Amino acid sequence: MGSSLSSYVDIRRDLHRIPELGFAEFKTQKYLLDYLSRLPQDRLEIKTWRTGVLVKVKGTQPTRILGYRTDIDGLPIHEETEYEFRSEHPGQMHACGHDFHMAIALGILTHFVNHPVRDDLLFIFQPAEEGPGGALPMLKSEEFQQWRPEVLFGLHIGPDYPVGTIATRPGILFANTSELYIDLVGTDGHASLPHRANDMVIAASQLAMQLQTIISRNIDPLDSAILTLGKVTIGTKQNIIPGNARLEGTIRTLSMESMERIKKRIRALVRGIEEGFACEAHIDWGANYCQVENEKNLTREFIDWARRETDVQVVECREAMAGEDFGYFLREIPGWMFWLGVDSPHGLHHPQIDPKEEAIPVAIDLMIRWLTWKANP
Ligand SMILES: CC(=O)N[C@@H](CCC[C@H](N)C(=O)O)C(=O)O
Repeated sequence: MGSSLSSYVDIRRDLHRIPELGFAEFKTQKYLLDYLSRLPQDRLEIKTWRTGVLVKVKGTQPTRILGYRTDIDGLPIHEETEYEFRSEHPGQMHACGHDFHMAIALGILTHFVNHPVRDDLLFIFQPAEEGPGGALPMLKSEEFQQWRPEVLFGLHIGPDYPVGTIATRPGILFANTSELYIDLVGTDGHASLPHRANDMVIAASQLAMQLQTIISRNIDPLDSAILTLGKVTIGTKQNIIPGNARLEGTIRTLSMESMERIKKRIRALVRGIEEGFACEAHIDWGANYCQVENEKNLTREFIDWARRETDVQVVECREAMAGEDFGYFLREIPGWMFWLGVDSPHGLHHPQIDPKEEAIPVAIDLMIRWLTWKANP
């Protein structure tokens, strides 16, 4: 079981069928535990943390622990692929590649159960990356701290890169993020009596436009930042003035200074809307992730090693404005993450994302070779 590389494609498909949202990954956790229970147990130590799993593969003469992390949650997206193995959970989908990430992690782990290296290896199956963020509480947990690794590695599928290519860089790879939820409360009313209502369509529309001035007018153009509103909810019927509106979005920056500045400007603009429209407003910043910052020396070592020792094409890429709570791990433990080329015509979070499964054995082979090299100094 789990011995040939193609079997990890089957595992990816099994996991693709059962996407679950953050901290509700019950079937996923069971699938992982069932898989692990069928491996030879003499080198394995397994712990659960909430809906996640921590697995130590014991080394032959360990002096340290090397870590490898995968995320395990899906997204609230209605899948629009024609896959025979498409999601069995309506409105939920592995549209960010975490099914790939898990299958790859199991492939690497299984190899080392059968071919142990000198050091201990820790495999981290982390819940809730898409939200509300599992990395920070997992990192702080007693379960994790007992097995805290000395270095930590991870990957993320990269739809824009061809199979056989990886992309990374020393320093910042992914942005700081903050979710954004703004509730506006006015007064409902009849469409024919606007003077007796307090219409939140107008207030929310004004606010949406004003928010778009922050990046262009308040942020240094050389310090990239994004404010996206992905969802606005207002009203129930065309002839009812709605007294409630909710704007939902995300902020992305490459510096914490810009993040703080954007939040300050949002507070000010929202205060202005409250004053100008005589409504009440409430801001919730939701989950915040810190930037993914690759440790420079380890990343340079990996890039040089991969170019020297493997056939994989290594691209030194620019920063991405995507977020990843892996950043919390890398803030405390040196390591890196790379984009794994999967060549999909549709990008991350798209209902028709189609990552090429040929990338799975590429990643398993690359990480086996890297960890073998690193764990047998
Ligand atoms: C790689 C990726 O797509 N990550 C997500 C995770 C960020 C979620 C965060 N809570 C937010 O929406 O702000 C992304 O959207 O970049």
